[in-house]
Amino acid sequence: MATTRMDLDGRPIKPITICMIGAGGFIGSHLCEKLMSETPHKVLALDVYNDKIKHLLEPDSLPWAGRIQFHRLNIKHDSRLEGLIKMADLTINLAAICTPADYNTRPLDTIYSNFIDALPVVKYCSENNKRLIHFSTCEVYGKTIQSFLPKDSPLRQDPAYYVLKEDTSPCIFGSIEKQRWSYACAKQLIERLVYAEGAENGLEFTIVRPFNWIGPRMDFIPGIDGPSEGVPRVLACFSNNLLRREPLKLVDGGQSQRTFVYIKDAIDAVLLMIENPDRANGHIFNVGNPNNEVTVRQLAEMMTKVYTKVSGEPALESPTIDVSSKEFYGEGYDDSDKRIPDMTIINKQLGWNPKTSLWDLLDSTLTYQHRTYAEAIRKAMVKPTAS
Ligand SMILES: NC(=O)c1ccc[n+]([C@@H]2O[C@H](COP(=O)([O-])OP(=O)(O)OC[C@H]3O[C@@H](n4cnc5c(N)ncnc54)[C@H](O)[C@@H]3O)[C@@H](O)[C@H]2O)c1
Ligand SMILES: O=C(O)[C@H]1O[C@H](OP(=O)(O)OP(=O)(O)OC[C@H]2O[C@@H](n3ccc(=O)[nH]c3=O)[C@H](O)[C@@H]2O)[C@H](O)[C@@H](O)[C@@H]1O
Repeated sequence: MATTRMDLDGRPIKPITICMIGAGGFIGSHLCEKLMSETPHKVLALDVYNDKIKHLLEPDSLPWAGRIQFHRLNIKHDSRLEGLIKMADLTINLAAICTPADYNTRPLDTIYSNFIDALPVVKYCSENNKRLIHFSTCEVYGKTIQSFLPKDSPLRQDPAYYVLKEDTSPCIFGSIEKQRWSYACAKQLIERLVYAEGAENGLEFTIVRPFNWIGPRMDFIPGIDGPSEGVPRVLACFSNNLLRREPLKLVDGGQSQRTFVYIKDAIDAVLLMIENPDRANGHIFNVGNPNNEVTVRQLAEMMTKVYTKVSGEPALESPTIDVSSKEFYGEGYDDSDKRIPDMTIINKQLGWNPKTSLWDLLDSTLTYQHRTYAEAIRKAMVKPTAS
């Protein structure tokens, strides 16, 4: 690195070693890419899989060879974990089960993964005085207060009832039989534990609440690089439908609202947290794009338009189809109605703002999906079934 990197307060940034748990996933792969191409930091990359970071690990001639080291391990049961945390200056924990199709169908695995398996990570960081950046979720907010107001209430227009703020918004989940909330509840408890370790034992921590980060390498395309019956998050579900020329499935009418942020914008925010510990420690940060709000139905319509442009293929006559949540996800599903992040804290502490519009981020992401999967899907679809 020719020029010295400076932090937000004009001080030179010292190269550090980062223990990144879950480095082989969607967010981890983008974060590793950024750290290798733009910083001098070292990464100990821990995961059970490394397919999404293979391009960073091989061949040995890559400019960052020696700065990234992959350790294949499952944090549920691996005695190497504490040693790796001790070797690093900072631990970033991304490991989790985080696809809604699992929350109501595999609630035990979901709770274990998001709470129990994260406990030793927090403990080792606290005991060894190591800084921790823990990945939580915007789902800890659950439903908005607005969703409980009468349909004709003028208060529904007031942002105080729906914009989600780290330090004042309540966490509103459904009943226990709505097992959808197993994930949000486990994430909330691990946030409280991390926060308490900070308060009682001086753990230096930052908690990240991502709001629907999307982009290339998110999840998998069923039957191509993941199980045929698997249900990934919405970007991959809709990409799969578009690639296969099937109607996009709108769960319960596609009325829920989301704000989507481009993964590359969000990664800039994480890098600011990594390199500005004095400004990031002790904080919980919403990371999202309040300007990119759509209903899921609008997302489906926009993805259909963008994909038509990218692939050159006309859209289907009926591009979407309605399905019930029970049919799509099974018993115990429930949904967040609306997710708009308040940006005050991240703005004040780190001066971060998202840049990419929804149209532009879908354009680059669907271009990637088409380039990566269209041929494989075509081959899979013409393959004669074994008799
Ligand atoms: N993508 C988003 O928009 C989003 C939104 C909210 C929260 N998050 C949180 O961010 C984190 C990363 O999300 P992602 O989208 O990259 O998910 P991902 O599923 O792509 O990545 C998670 C990675 O963790 C690994 N992992 C899981 N359990 C492990 C274990 N026991 N040992 C070792 N590795 C393990 C997985 O193999 C996977 O590679 C998660 O904690 C998730 O809850 C993500
Ligand atoms: O990304 C986030 O910020 C968080 O939210 C996600 O939750 P959710 O947004 O509900 O998950 P998606 O699978 O992306 O679904 C978004 C919406 O699309 C709908 N959907 C999904 C898939 C589909 O084919 N059709 C469809 O209408 C869902 O019902 C939901 O209303 C996941 O819980 C986590 O990855 C994460 O913590």
